[in-house]
Amino acid sequence: MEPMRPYDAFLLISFGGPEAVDDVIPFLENVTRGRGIPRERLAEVGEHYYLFDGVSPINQQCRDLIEAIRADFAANGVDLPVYWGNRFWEPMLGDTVARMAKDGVRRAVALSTSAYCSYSSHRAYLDDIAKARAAVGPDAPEIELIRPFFDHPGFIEPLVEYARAALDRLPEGERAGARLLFSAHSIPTAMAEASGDPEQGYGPGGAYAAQLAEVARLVTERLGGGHDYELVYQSRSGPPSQPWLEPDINDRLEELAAEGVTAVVTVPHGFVSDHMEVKYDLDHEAVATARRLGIAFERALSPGTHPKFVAMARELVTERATGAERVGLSDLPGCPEGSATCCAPR
Ligand SMILES: CC1=C(CCC(=O)O)c2cc3nc(cc4[nH]c(cc5[nH]c(cc1n2)c(C)c5CCC(=O)O)c(CCC(=O)O)c4C)C(CCC(=O)O)=C3C
Ligand SMILES: [Fe+2]
Repeated sequence: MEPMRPYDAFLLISFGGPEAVDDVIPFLENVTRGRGIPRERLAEVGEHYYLFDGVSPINQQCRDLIEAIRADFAANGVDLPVYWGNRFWEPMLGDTVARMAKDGVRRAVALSTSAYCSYSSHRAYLDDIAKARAAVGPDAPEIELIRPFFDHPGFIEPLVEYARAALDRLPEGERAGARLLFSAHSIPTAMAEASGDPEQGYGPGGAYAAQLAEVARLVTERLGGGHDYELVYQSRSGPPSQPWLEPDINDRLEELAAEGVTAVVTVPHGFVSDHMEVKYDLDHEAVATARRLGIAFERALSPGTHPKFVAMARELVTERATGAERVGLSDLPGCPEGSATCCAPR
């Protein structure tokens, strides 16, 4: 097998999540340190995790993805060891980078489980890589983070397939008129405005909202059937005084019911796996809202370990290693590779 020059390792970077009741509070403290999240919100989110015995699905989803990436690498002659580090829970990124240094890794290529531009979904990953490398010192490997991949066909095509399957799960009479709701993590409007590269001149929601809207359009177009679709947000935190992106999916469901919409398919296109934000905020909370309003509701799967999404990891590594042209289905520029200003707070 040929090594994937110039890299000698692949690193998956994810968010991390608790895997036991006693992990929940320390995890939430890690996530919210210095972020100004009210205590009441923390207690409330803690309850989401306790409902699942303190176990977030995200770590097992990362293990499954890694296993699939290893198999895909092996089947396609990519000879790179695969490492995994999280920003907020074990295995912590800092520990993984230390182990990579011990193993003699010199230059790694990293993929994050986050598809879009914004401080939280892009710049924060770069900052945490820098912190982890600084803590290891001069022996730390170089780590190159792969660009946000929101419009890559390996991300879009699984979304289309799973949205179609969700439509098919609706009662037959509801399918044709179903409204598509594309749901992403809300972020503060100030963070949204600062997302992407300052030179690129996006609207008020910045690159984040523009990319989310574009993916919603790409998926709806490929789905066919002429469905009406819209972008909604979920999982708002922060104090009520701070503006975050809207509308919230639950508020929007109320309005849609009043407008006479009777069926909805929600596509969680802001996420790459069915982790807690999907399992609680959509499958628990939004489902209950829809039921109360008498709206038929189906939630599409997120990409998870779809073979096309798994292959995307390899294709992005090759793209980066060979300097090939960026593959994407939209005309949006995305974050310039290696930009020091992209998604930085202004
Ligand atoms: C853009 C975005 C993504 C998608 C991109 C990506 O994946 O990176 C994402 C993913 C996730 N968010 C997650 C969990 C949490 N996010 C929180 C808080 C926050 N998220 C934010 C944004 C995002 N978050 C923001 C602006 C905050 C406010 C604090 C701050 O300014 O940083 C909090 C604190 C409590 C709360 O207030 O909700 C928790 C527990 C989990 C793990 C789920 C699991 O355990 O399965 C995942 C994958
Ligand atoms: Fe979050």
